[in-house]
Amino acid sequence: MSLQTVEAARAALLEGVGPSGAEAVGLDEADGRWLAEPVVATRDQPPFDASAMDGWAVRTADLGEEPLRIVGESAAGAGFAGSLGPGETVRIFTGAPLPVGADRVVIQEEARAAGDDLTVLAPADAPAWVRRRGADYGAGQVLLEPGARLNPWRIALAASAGVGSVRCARRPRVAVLAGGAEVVAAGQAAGALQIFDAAGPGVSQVARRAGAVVTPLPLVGDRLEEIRAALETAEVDLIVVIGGASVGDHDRVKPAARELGARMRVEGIAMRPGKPLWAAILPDGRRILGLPGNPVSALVCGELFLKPLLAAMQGGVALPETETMPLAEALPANGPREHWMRAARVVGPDGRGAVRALPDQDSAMLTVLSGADGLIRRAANAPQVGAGEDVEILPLG
Ligand SMILES: Nc1nc2c(c(=O)[nH]1)N[C@H]1C(S)=C(S)[C@@H](COP(=O)(O)OP(=O)(O)OC[C@H]3O[C@@H](n4cnc5c(N)ncnc54)[C@H](O)[C@@H]3O)O[C@H]1N2
Ligand code: MOO
Repeated sequence: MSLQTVEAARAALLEGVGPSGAEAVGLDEADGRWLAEPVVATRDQPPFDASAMDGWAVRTADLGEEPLRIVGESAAGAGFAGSLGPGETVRIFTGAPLPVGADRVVIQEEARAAGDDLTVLAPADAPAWVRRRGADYGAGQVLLEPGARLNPWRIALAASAGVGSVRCARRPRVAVLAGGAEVVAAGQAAGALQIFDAAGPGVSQVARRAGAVVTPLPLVGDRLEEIRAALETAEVDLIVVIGGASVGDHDRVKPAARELGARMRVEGIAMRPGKPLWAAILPDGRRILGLPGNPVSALVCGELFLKPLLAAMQGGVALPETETMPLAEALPANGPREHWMRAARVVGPDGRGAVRALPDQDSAMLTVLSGADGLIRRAANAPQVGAGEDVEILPLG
């Protein structure tokens, strides 16, 4: 089996993947969703020239001609009915419309009112304290493009434009299929030679966070017919299979997929952990992503492959983005597989942030993964790296 590089495998996995359908989503439910259609402003924001401060609306031409005559008030949501004539001023509050005729606001700390008279104390170079109509955006402007992922600040932007619901890509339906003769569900009784399904619940959660509607399927054993039936009947867009992918006599998942006519896109990658990763497409268009059974391998592959795939299925892009950090402790040269090492952030000797690879990199050790803040990326055949030298780290969480 020749192993693909991580990049080549990801490219093969994502080839031709796109969203299938869109739906209206209320803003309260839209966090993390990918837009299918643009959000367009139907009016200017602000919709009128507005005061940025509490104070007095004045005409620049009148400054130096005090006292000004106080002729009324402009409050937010109400405004001032008339227009401001020469020598006049209007009491104004933050967010209130600037009266016709006024062109600036003097903040109340820089003015003195006595009866109907106002004396301006503001320096000549004081700001105008006016937010011009359309300063944030104008009517017809595209505020958010298709493919943008909604977050709290983008939701606030859509709401500012009066948009109550947005068109988002449909959530992919994902079935998670774990199993093996030795695997039982957490919460059930386990025999002495059995282990609990850890990868299934972890991977399901990765998929949910990436926007999928997840159906965990009942655990399957090692029998080919059983696995084949589970693959055949899952009414989803993507089946994520955990385990049974390697070279052992009981690894029957790929043969079952092949019997159903699956076309293999990825079959083995030069990555540690994650070597047995595979991906295929069934004749009816459903996709299969096969993750290694070792739970740390499955979850690391979840970060590097499942998340980008689910983003692409929603019209978005979410490639793993590494940061650069100095190493706290030296690392030896790497072998021929790209290595994603479980790592923790620490305070370096100079008091700044650094990162250290955790001592046990066994892909069955969930205590290590759960204590990791990130994954250090070591390229295939990378030479040794000394303490203080920079490495790439993918933050987790
Ligand atoms: N001779 C070789 N043996 C193995 C190779 C190899 O290249 N040659 N590759 C190793 C690597 S790397 C990995 S990773 C594993 C993955 O194999 P599979 O994907 O076939 O996974 P299984 O054999 O089914 O299980 C591996 C391991 O993980 C446990 N497991 C399985 N499912 C779960 C689950 N849902 N939750 C928790 N733990 C699970 C299972 O009991 C095994 O201990 O193969 C190596 N072998
Ligand atoms: O790739 Mo395996 O995932 O090294 O343990």
